[in-house]
Amino acid sequence: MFRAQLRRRPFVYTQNLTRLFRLSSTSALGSDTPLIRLQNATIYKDSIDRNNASPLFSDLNFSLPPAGEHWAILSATSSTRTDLLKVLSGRYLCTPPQARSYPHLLRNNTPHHRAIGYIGFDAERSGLGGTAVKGEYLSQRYEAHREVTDWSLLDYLEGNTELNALEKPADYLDTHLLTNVIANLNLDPLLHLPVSNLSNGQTRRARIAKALLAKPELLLLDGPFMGLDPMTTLHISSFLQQMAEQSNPNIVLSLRVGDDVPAWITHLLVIDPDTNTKIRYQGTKGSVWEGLHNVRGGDEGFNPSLRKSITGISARPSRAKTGRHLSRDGLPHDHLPIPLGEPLVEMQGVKVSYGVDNQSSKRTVLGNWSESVDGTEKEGLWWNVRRGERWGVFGPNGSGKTTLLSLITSDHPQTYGLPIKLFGRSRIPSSGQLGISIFELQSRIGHSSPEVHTYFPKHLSVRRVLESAWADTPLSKPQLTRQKDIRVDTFLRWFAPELSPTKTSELQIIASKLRRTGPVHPDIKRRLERLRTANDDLDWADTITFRDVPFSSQRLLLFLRALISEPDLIILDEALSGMDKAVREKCLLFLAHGEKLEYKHNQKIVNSVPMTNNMVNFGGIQDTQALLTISHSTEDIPGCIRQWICLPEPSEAKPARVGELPGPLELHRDGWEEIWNLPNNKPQKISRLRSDRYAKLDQKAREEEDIENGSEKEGQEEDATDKASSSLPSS
Ligand SMILES: Nc1ncnc2c1ncn2[C@@H]1O[C@H](COP(=O)(O)OP(=O)(O)OP(=O)(O)O)[C@@H](O)[C@H]1O
Repeated sequence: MFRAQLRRRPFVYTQNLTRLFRLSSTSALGSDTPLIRLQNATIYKDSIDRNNASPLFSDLNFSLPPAGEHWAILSATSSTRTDLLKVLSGRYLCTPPQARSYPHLLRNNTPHHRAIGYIGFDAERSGLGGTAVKGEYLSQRYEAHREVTDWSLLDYLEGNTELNALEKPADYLDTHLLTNVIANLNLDPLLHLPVSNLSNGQTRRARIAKALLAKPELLLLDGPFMGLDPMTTLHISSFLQQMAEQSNPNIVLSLRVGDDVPAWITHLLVIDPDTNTKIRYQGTKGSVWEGLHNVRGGDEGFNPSLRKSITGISARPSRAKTGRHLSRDGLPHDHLPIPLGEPLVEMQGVKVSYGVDNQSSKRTVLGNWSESVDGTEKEGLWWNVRRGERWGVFGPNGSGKTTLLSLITSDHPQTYGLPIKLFGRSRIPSSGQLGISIFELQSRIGHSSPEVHTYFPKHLSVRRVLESAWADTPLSKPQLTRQKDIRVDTFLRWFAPELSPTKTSELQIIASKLRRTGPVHPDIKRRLERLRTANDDLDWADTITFRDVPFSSQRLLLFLRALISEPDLIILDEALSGMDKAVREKCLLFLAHGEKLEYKHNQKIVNSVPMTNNMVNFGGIQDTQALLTISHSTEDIPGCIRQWICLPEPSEAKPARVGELPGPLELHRDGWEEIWNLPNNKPQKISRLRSDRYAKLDQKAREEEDIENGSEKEGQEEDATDKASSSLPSS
């Protein structure tokens, strides 16, 4: 039956333009009036681009019928996905103009900007469009004080967000639909909260609800599941499925390559990772899978990740000659314990409540439980973080993870009054002991989060962003030394391909020369030594500002800023979300090993040029540091995470659960089910997002591949990974 379906709908490898055109002109599945039609379209960002720059997309051919097909767009870079969705919504310049048309809307006389809704989630937690006031500074979110413009969620959904009393909410509000979306997106308990207080996941649900209330014909959702917990993802996916199946509205999703494609998605459009301007595959999910199966491997991990998107089965971890599996950040299957030092964070009965003056509106969002501490039942959260520990902080959306971290960074006003010690001291002075100052805290904590991103001054140069790790505030003068300057240069060089417009630095030039000349070359060491005194290859870092670089690179800069000063405590709160896959993987490898290891072209991990020349300036996270990470995506979780804490829903009144992983989560898959306390059959339910059919087919294909490749494969796996793994740290 699967094959019959494949025959009905031909697989398209879009380099074959003739076949592509045939598909796009017939793919309306019986409908001669597609919702969107792109025929040999070339897209420029604006009219200036047209004269000077290369196009955003060229030779685009795509046709979306008004019903019956549910599409997901996948690409390696987030900006490409966003751009393509914007092209579908009518943005950017299309040449020739008639190459982009909306025949179905034209027939119904609906302007496309009204009929097509777009929601992007890049600016995570930055509020709900222009209607929400998020505040001027980070801690404002946690304050009890409410401004007149702090609209409630209900106001926001009803469109009641005008200060002018004569302005009325939109009269097209469909109250039946309002009730429906509130119930299905589980927004009931939040309706009277100011929108600025909503958590990341709650904000996402609110934005989807708002977009549905505008009753578009087509809703474009850019990365809708990013930052959602596994159960909420499942819930929202099935709600979107219901809407999409009734074409009320039609839905097109964008996803990262490697994300699970929901089972109800019928068609995929995959952007070519080499050019980022053309479509590589498009067609039914089955036809794309079949095409990938024929290609096999290659593409530096792109195709295996795409296979994972369709099947839900991860690419095999790399295997060293010794038979040891390594995580993608080069860590072995089992870890040797890191010697633990003194507690850096001590929480002894922490409970965060709002509205305490009024019992009826009192809301406890963290620590609403009692737990056994040394055999005695005690109220609130009891939790320590010691030097050497690597914690993953998990829990459903709204369970208080960001609140917990804001108590540590002291962005939360209640930090002062709660039983919390940071680096052995309270925030306020106690008998015989000074309180810890905010400046000391900032110098000892490296913090990256979507909130830090939102409030970070955008006019700082790329270099100043990194240097600000040694300043009291991002805008004050950093305390620099020669050593710190060299560290900044090291970081900039390592990530020049991701940050600089020329995409190169002296280090890349040396590395490529080394590839041509072989590892032992007398010139290499001399050139590497020169890099300690000269940084003329890094001029770009003084002129490009934070604002100038793409979203993924901004996230990267804040991640690097959190590491660069080697603080006692690193906090990565969704720090890698929104990063492109290749950048994210490079960051994870850098966190674990600094500039000791790097990815070779075929994604194998090898010793780096500085490592082979004994000139490593930054060797990754140290045993004396502690790490706290929040993420809902397994792909973003560093392999070094060992300890985990999972917070309950505030309404559950159950204590937080804690546990330990024997090694990288990637190599201990059942760890994820344990963290989320999923009963044995739940993983299958979660895989409703994926498709069991493709999983089975993929399994079979892998077995065939193994038989075909036989011993040849074993030989291929003997690689520099072995050399690298012999130099890996113990965890
Ligand atoms: N000032 C406030 N008044 C009342 N409730 C608040 C306030 N600030 C935050 N909350 C609530 O506290 C809860 C915890 O929010 P928090 O952002 O810590 O959750 P989270 O676990 O990080 O969620 P997510 O995974 O969605 O980011 C949420 O339900 C949020 O609505």
